[in-house]
Amino acid sequence: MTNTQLELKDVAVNVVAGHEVKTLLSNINLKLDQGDFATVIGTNGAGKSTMFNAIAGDLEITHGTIHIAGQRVDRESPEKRARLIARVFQDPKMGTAPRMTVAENLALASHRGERLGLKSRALRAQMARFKAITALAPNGLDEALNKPTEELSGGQRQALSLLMATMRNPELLMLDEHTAALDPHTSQAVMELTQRIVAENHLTCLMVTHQMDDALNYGNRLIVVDAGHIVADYSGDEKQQLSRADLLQYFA
Ligand SMILES: Nc1ncnc2c1ncn2[C@@H]1O[C@H](COP(=O)(O)OP(=O)(O)OP(=O)(O)O)[C@@H](O)[C@H]1O
Repeated sequence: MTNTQLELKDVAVNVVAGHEVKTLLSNINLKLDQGDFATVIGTNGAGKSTMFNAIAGDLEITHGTIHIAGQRVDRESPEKRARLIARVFQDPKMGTAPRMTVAENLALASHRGERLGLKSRALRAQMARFKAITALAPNGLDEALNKPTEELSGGQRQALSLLMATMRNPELLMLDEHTAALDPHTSQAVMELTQRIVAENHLTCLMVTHQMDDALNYGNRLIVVDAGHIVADYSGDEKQQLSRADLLQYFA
């Protein structure tokens, strides 16, 4: 039996721009089961980030409903939804507190919403666990536990953001071009870490990417957004058989 983990029903987003009402999204219907990993592609301006903002609550929807893990969230604040959602952005600076060390950031993420355990004794007790978690990440992040994150490379910071986002098994993980600012080698390493974390924790994940190979190689679903609509939703064998040429037709 499958559990629906994310459901958008007939979602529309209109905004007032000057004297006119602009439709950014319309008729969006999307259902992800628990453990689904959907890659999301589309031209610049297609509406991918808008869809993410609507799900996270940063943009109010005009019509429809959004449920996450069975809870209706479309009237909830972004802060309330953040208990269910973890999001990693394109900019490596966004996911971590720059002056705090890697270990302190991990402690914050693992105690989100609880009283903080940042005292040095509490932190020391968790060091072995943090070492094990960061050993999965590329570029020697496990050797940098006591470094402020502002001293890390972009790749290390994105890997840390990803580890922090997934530490408490969010109901929905949203990755918004999270490897776009990384070199090809580091990008691949962060994608492999992503794949591993999503699979091992059976997370439900939406990932926007402009890398056609990543959209094809990762995940079990592939969604195409165009002009504010979902114009294709591939899964299973159909997704497996897709080629770059198939995807490029959406960018013609
Ligand atoms: N708050 C807003 N008010 C008015 N227009 C907006 C707003 N947010 C987004 N848009 C417009 O909506 C359209 C979709 O933008 P969006 O950022 O969702 O596209 P995208 O698919 O994420 O593109 P990219 O690949 O470039 O990141 C664009 O035309 C954008 O200018």
